[in-house]
Amino acid sequence: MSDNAAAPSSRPLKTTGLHDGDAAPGCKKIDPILEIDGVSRTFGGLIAVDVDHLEIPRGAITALIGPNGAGKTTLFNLLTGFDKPDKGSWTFDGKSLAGVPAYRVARMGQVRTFQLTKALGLLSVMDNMKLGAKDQDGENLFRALLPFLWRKQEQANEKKALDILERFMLDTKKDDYAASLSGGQRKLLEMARALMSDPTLVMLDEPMAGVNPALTQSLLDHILNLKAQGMTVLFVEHDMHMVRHIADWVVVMAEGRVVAEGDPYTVMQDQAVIDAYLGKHHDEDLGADTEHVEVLKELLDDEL
Ligand SMILES: Nc1ncnc2c1ncn2[C@@H]1O[C@H](COP(=O)(O)OP(=O)(O)OP(=O)(O)O)[C@@H](O)[C@H]1O
Repeated sequence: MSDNAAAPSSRPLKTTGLHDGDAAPGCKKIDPILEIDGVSRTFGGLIAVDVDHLEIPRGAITALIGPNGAGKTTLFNLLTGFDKPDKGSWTFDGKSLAGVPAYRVARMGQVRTFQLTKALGLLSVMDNMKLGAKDQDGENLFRALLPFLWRKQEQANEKKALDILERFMLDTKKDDYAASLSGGQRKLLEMARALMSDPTLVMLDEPMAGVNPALTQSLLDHILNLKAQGMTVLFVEHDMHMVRHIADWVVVMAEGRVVAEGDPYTVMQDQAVIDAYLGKHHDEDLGADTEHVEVLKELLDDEL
């Protein structure tokens, strides 16, 4: 794995040399952190996810893209223990995760951001951070009977939370209700909370959704920072500009399957990807995700 030192300084350094052989769906990675085999999930008669084989490269930023209903969120839910597949297996850092509940997946170092729900909005920013901590000794009955141990842990968690909030420029908001934050600040809080458990792999679900342009760069920098600190990032995103800008690798899903993989520029030129966004019925113009196709074209023009 090597960083491309020739990349222009205004653009983030992309990590290259991630795969072995052709960049085709299911291709081998030099150092995979996640390996998925034969994972499928149906809802009634609908096949939401049907992934034959997929490897996510370690130490890089991978974007999971695809038109609406492609199965991206369902795959995220399966990988993080929030949902169960009909069949299939997958490993994180060489350890099988099939059947492992969400809280244990997170303790093992694979953490996903979860959206600031109504209930979490009624907690303070600091309390949201503490929810993300790995060692919640207060939950343990034995430790709870020994409050001095619990308090020490609480103080350590609070200090850690403050350090992270400072980096995300949210420290002055620590006592505010999370619901009072702007859309962009909420996204920052979601990411900050994920960092409380010292993750190896951070999974972000649409990090750019609802973020106004003023905070966009800050959010991108934080994601790039995760990689700089040695973490692996896997994110679902519709914003193609962001994907092109920060992703080292892109996995494209359509109708539950992986239809393309590669570096962002190559993937966005792939006919299978354009077809996926246009839907099967080009001429009928049914269900076509034309907005994304326009952005794909725009990005390709930018590059030339
Ligand atoms: N709990 C559920 N019950 C029934 N169908 C579901 C459920 N969850 C997802 N689906 C269906 O599974 C398919 C995949 O949905 P999913 O949300 O994973 O797609 P997605 O790629 O994340 O889409 P989007 O980009 O719009 O969020 C869709 O057809 C969706 O309607």
